[in-house]
Amino acid sequence: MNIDVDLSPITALIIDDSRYARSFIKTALQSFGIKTILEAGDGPTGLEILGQQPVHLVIVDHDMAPMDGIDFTRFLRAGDMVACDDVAVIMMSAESASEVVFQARSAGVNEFLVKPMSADSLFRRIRNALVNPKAFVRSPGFRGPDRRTLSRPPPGVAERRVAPPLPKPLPLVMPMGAAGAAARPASAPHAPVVQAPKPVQERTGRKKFHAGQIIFNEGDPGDMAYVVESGKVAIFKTVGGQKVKLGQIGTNGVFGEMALIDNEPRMASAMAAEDTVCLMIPMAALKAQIGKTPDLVILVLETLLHDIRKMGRELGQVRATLEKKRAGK
Ligand SMILES: Nc1ncnc2c1ncn2[C@@H]1O[C@@H]2COP(=O)(O)O[C@H]2[C@H]1O
Repeated sequence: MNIDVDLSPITALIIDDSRYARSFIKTALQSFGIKTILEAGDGPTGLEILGQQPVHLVIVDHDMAPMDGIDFTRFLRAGDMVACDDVAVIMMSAESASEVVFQARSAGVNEFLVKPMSADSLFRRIRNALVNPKAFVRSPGFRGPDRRTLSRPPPGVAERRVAPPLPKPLPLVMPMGAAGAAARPASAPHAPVVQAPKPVQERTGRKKFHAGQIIFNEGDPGDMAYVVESGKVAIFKTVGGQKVKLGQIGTNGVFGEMALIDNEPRMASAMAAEDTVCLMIPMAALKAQIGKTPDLVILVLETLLHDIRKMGRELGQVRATLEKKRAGK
């Protein structure tokens, strides 16, 4: 077995009513490098633990009473346990009947394993759930991995409406020596690449804006920076009641970053010039990166922003005057 991911930062929770099964799984998880392993003898205790501390991986038995693994997963994914709803769930069962697997998937498990299982198959399921996580669905009554598996229409159905694919979440861990190698800290060149889970307020998201829709207004407090994925965004100021365009942001361009860096209000308004999709970077994510930046660089940035704001005001005035002259006012 090739353990090619560093699982040491992961917290795992084993829920099984058999002490022997827990002990076997715990030994296997330890051999995969997982250091923090919690145990529960039943589903309700497992839910209580999940409500109290961050857990990244749950290994739950299907065959338990009074709450079996499927009821446990349904409860977890019902949307009330927001703090831990993105936890990966691997279910083990002595039953391999397709209804059980179907029920487990519908309840929101990430992976299903038939007992008796080998340490190797357990590792492969864990690796898949953490390195290659499924897209995440947040809907009323369900928060969990995307349950859609079929893109073909069911028999007898001519056409099936297929929703667009959901964005995939970032992997919780990356294989050692994978593409993210550059992210390794220089102080520990042989340390595995670890993608620590991001707090909710630091997670990026995507939003679609229709042509003409205002994204934010001049003077608003800044909460997000934006990267244009497709479309165009117009940046404008209002000078003496007149709308004056400062610039236009196209694909891969960034805007709305200034207010986040120097905590000043938005210096201009942003409007989708056509149907536009933006990646949104929350303030906390940007601040987390800025926190690693040397003070001198911050000072230089703040000075630059101060000058850009001043230039923006002056540019706005000049363009407003020019527009008035052109209109013969
Ligand atoms: N001249 C300009 N051209 C294009 N974009 C600009 C210009 N000046 C400022 N911006 C962007 O407009 C944004 C308005 O919100 P912020 O002040 O947060 O950050 C600002 C910059 O990202």
